[in-house]
Amino acid sequence: MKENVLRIRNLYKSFGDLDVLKGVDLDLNQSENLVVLGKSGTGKSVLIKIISGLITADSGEVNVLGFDMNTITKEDLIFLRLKVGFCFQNSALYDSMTIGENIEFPLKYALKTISRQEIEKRTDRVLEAVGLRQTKNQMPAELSGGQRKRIGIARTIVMNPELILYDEPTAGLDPITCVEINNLILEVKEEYQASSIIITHDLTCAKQTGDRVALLLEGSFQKEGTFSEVFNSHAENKVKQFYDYNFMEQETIKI
Ligand SMILES: Nc1ncnc2c1ncn2[C@@H]1O[C@H](COP(=O)(O)OP(=O)(O)OP(=O)(O)O)[C@@H](O)[C@H]1O
Repeated sequence: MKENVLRIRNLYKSFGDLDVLKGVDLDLNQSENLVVLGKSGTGKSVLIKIISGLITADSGEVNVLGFDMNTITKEDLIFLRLKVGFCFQNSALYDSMTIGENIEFPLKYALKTISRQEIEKRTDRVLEAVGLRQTKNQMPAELSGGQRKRIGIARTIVMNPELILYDEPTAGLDPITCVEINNLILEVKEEYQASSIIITHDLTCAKQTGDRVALLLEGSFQKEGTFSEVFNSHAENKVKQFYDYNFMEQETIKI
């Protein structure tokens, strides 16, 4: 039995005088969707950059899929990155490539000996999974924002990642498309059995996709549990403030 997918203890990260993460503890279990909620500028992106090895912590324990991120070698980091999928907020598609080529790209880049037949099979499978098989020969500019998000997710799951990091998956989308993306995140979890961290300040996304929700406030996790446990009627003042602020923006949410 593998250990936790992710184990973080007493993590600190500052930039000059700015203390961003101040004693973060976090665990992620196998096949779990964990939503990290927090106001803008609280360090959510910094946290996932540390988890994906893009930046290092100042102190504290960060263990990702059994690798200690403080002592990981360059070779192990390359290996780990094949197992950690990152869904960027802006989808980060290559504009000059077709949708099919965009999805093939990480496969060809990371798995140098993969056959053409296997590339086609895996590309078609993920396009099918995100419901966009018909877009394979189209260019990214021809797709809507929601479709580009789906392709971004397809390009991540084509590598069969064990851990998926979603950065603001519903940002900039209309409410109906948001619900479609939330459903896709749930389908990916079901079909690929990956564990995920979903960074968002969209409470609908948190409620719909999260097995567990963790609220990052003032540099550390102040509250975690199911959506209703975190935002129950006895929630502390700062949790309520976060909820009320977002509730004003998104009036449709009921706990
Ligand atoms: N490389 C860096 N150098 C200096 N400051 C940084 C750096 N990266 C992040 N910060 C600062 O750390 C703080 C947290 O940034 P971060 O991007 O993690 O916020 P966030 O919670 O993801 O916000 P948002 O929801 O707006 O994306 C911000 O004040 C930001 O300016």
